[in-house]
Amino acid sequence: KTSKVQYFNNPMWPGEAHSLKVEKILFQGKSPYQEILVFESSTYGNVLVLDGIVQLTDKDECAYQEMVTHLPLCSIPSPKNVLVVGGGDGGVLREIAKHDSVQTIDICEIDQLVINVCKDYFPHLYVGYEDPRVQLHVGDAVDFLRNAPEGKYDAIIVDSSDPIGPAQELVEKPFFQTIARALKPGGVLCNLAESMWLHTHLIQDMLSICRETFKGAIHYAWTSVPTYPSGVIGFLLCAKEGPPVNFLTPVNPIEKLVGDTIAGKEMRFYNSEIHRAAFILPTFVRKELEAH
Ligand SMILES: NCCCN[C@H]1CC[C@H](N)CC1
Repeated sequence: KTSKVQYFNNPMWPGEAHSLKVEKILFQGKSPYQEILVFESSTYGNVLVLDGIVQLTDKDECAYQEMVTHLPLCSIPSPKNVLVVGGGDGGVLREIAKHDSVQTIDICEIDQLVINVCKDYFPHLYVGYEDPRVQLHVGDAVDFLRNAPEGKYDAIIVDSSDPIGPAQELVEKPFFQTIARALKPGGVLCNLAESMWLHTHLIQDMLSICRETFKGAIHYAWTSVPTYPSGVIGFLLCAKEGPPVNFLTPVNPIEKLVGDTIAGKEMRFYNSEIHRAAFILPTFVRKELEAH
């Protein structure tokens, strides 16, 4: 019994397909925003698929959730107020909760059905909602940010799906402008920024929008996620304004890193060396991103 998660006809990665062996379909449904599928795979645990695109698997979700969270939160001395755009599965909430300095965690997820499904099939991700600092807002992040108080957040993490479908407007300039307005002067944005192998044009477009919108440091980082197309995913880290945040070395490695846990806060992927390494780019990427 095998089933392909088809990418062939997806304009984000034409001509590619990635197959995962399916043991059992656990949930299949349609929300007002997207098709939702959860299946038990033979080798990657449970898998969440939205509109035919793998969002996360039990086996490799740690790479994405830990990096998208700790790259920004460890780049600033003491993050207090954090916003997650998307992230309905709860994984990023679980990671933010490891930072004792954080006082409030807002999350704005558009699709309640994704939240309900993750509660049933991804308990080790959904655990993120149990933290008392979490405040869930179900709705469109564009509206949420337009109404957010100016200068409220130390960090904003955009943990969205790909910019085709509900997340399309999350890569347009007006959205980045509302993010900049909602950030504190020393605040940082970490945005999903696709694959260096597949999407350098999209990354260049996002980079130029960010260079117009954020006055501080702007860096592209990347990590390995085997079940994402091309096996890597990128992040765009932007500082609202100077003094330039030094994204390259973690200032706040969540207390002392002891072995692979951080003061009892278990990490499966992130550590301060891989934080630095994430910003080191292959030559072709450096050329293509600096050219713009
Ligand atoms: N919180 C789950 C991760 C969602 N991030 C995206 C999933 C789909 C990928 N093509 C890009 C990252």
